[in-house]
Amino acid sequence: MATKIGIIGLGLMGGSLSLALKKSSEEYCFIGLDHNKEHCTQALSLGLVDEVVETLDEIKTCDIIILTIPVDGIIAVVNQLDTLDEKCTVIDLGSTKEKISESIPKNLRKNFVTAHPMTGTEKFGPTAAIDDLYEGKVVVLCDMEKSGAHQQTIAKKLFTDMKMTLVFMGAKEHDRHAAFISHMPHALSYALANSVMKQEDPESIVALAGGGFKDMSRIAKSSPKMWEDIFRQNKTNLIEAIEAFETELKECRHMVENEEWETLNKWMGEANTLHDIL
Ligand SMILES: NC(=O)C1=CN([C@@H]2O[C@H](COP(=O)(O)OP(=O)(O)OC[C@H]3O[C@@H](n4cnc5c(N)ncnc54)[C@H](O)[C@@H]3O)[C@@H](O)[C@H]2O)C=CC1
Ligand SMILES: O=C(O)C(=O)Cc1ccc(O)cc1
Repeated sequence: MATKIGIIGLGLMGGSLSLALKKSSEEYCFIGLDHNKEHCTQALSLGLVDEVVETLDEIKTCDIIILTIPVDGIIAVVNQLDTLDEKCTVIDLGSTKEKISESIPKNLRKNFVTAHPMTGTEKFGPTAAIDDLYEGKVVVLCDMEKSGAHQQTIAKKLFTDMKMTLVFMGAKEHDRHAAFISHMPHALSYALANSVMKQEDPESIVALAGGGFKDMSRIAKSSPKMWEDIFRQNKTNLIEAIEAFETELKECRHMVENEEWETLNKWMGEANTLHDIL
């Protein structure tokens, strides 16, 4: 019998997960739930799901439930689940992990696996879904000792079938790392975009944009709703990461103002070494 996978949130991450699993040898049936009716229609016509339902109760009959909605929504849904079959596995793919992990009611903790796939794009909604989003990428599985043995096995198999590399970490440590590698860079990209858009004639400036500017500003196109929630949940770590960046930027400014070109050159050389480990 086909494994029933319920996907709550039929956007980039939920839709791409379904497309990835459809390529595996397992037989799956995908049931979707999304509060945006247009997204439900699109998900059906794009073949991301086999059927859509309107209530959590209908999703609760699935073997596996995937939560791919903004991170505050994940916490709200987790608290509406009440009871689950002991064999049911719920996996959230939110970009933050500590607040989500802490919010799971004790009686459901074994049902849950909190995961963060370190892959995505600046696009959103069902039409953004692509079948190779997860392939060859890292997924961080957090606080796994809190998940049931059955749920751990199911989650590991699912992500392995999606051809992902599994990394295990505590949720707290994950959030600090994610602030530096993902959340602060998104804040910078939004800031970069706004700093250009607030100039007198942004269009003439942007007309000259080359690869560097396009690379650095791409993620400024990301969903404000999704990122507002992430910044809220990871506020403390994000502020720390922004402060670290501000210190470096101030140092750069100081060296330029004071024409300390040799020191500046060394500072840039230090930055080059990032690429030895990336
Ligand atoms: N976009 C990215 O690159 C990545 C996103 N994530 C995480 O994955 C999750 C989903 O992100 P995306 O798929 O990019 O977003 P998305 O905006 O493409 O899709 C989210 C979908 O959820 C629906 N939705 C929102 N709240 C809902 C609710 N309460 N009930 C039912 N449906 C609801 C929306 O209508 C939309 O269709 C977020 O938690 C995000 O932090 C994780 C890794 C990468
Ligand atoms: O588009 C990009 O380059 C990203 O960095 C996408 C992304 C967004 C959110 C995440 O939690 C993980 C990855």
